[in-house]
Amino acid sequence: MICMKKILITGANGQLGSEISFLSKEYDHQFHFTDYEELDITNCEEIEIFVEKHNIDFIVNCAAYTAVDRAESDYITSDNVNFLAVKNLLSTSSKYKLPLIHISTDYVFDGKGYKPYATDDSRNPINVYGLTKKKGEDLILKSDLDNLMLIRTSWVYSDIGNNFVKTMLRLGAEKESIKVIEDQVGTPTYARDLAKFILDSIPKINWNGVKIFHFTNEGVCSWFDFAKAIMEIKGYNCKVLPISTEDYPTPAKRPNYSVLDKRETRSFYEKEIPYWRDSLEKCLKLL
Ligand SMILES: NC(=O)C1=CN([C@@H]2O[C@H](COP(=O)(O)OP(=O)(O)OC[C@H]3O[C@@H](n4cnc5c(N)ncnc54)[C@H](OP(=O)(O)O)[C@@H]3O)[C@@H](O)[C@H]2O)C=CC1
Ligand SMILES: Cc1cn([C@H]2C[C@H](O)[C@@H](COP(=O)(O)OP(=O)(O)O[C@H]3O[C@@H](C)C(=O)[C@@H](O)[C@H]3O)O2)c(=O)[nH]c1=O
Repeated sequence: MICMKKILITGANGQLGSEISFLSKEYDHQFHFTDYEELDITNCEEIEIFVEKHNIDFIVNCAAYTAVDRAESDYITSDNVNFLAVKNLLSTSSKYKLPLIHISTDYVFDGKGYKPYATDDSRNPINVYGLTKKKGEDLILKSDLDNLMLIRTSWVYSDIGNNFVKTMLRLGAEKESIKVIEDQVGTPTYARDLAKFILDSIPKINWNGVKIFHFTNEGVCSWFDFAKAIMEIKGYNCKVLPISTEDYPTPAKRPNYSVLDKRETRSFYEKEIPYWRDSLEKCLKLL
């Protein structure tokens, strides 16, 4: 039986929110897409008013502060959106008994691991973005509410918004060569694949407490491999040169290894998760 829900999507103009919006026509729910302008999730009262007005019965939080380097000098905004706003959403979930899907990141791990991070591995963020996302996670993990789903993902891209793929396309069109880090390894995730996983998960959420899932595309690569694949698929002549982390200083540190273990997700999802390069080809057709 299909159970139509009234679903609030926050941060809906971002990469993930836009892909959920794109796919939403295939799903039999009533969606309310909101972003900062319409619903600022750092304001608890605004959330409650919205939920009451639209009789919301499910929340998917796609809003976040995702500017990793900028966060190093803007702790307050990062903390407000990635931590305090999660407190507001949980308080609203608690008051109106609403299931909540919240998204987190591979950057909660320190990257010193050597095998894919399990959902319950210890977290030790090495940058402000990761720290504030961990604080948001902690609220979810310590909550006594039911029907909470925490999804960690990594290296998200889509044809909209700011992301590594679009940066590479811009540089690839401008430059003869670029240098890209090869000693940071993880897995890219096409936002559309993640959006589908989220939409398919909604009817399955009926559990006590919180469950954590890792969702990325399949496979493993370095940023260098990722950049090389982008240039190859687009047929750009720009040469991609491998460099090490120390040769590309950035305000925020990034984990060296952030592959996420998806065993629980594979058995929960029961659908094949696309291989990263196959999804990259699909996305690049739109760019
Ligand atoms: N992008 C990535 O590589 C990864 C993302 N994630 C996580 O996945 C989730 C989705 O990320 P993604 O779609 O890429 O993020 P985006 O940055 O593309 O989108 C986030 C959206 O949230 C909005 N937003 C910011 N502050 C508020 C606020 N106070 N109230 C309401 N909306 C707000 C942003 O608006 P504005 O742009 O105006 O600030 C933006 O539209 C996030 O939780 C992120 O941490 C996890 C791993 C990797
Ligand atoms: C532009 C560029 C980047 N790089 C490196 C820097 C960095 O280590 C890596 C990726 O750079 P970006 O700044 O695009 O990616 P970054 O903002 O670190 O991406 C992260 O975003 C947040 C939101 C997440 O949650 C993470 O999962 C991850 O996707 O590539 C190069 O080596 N050469 C280049 O020319």
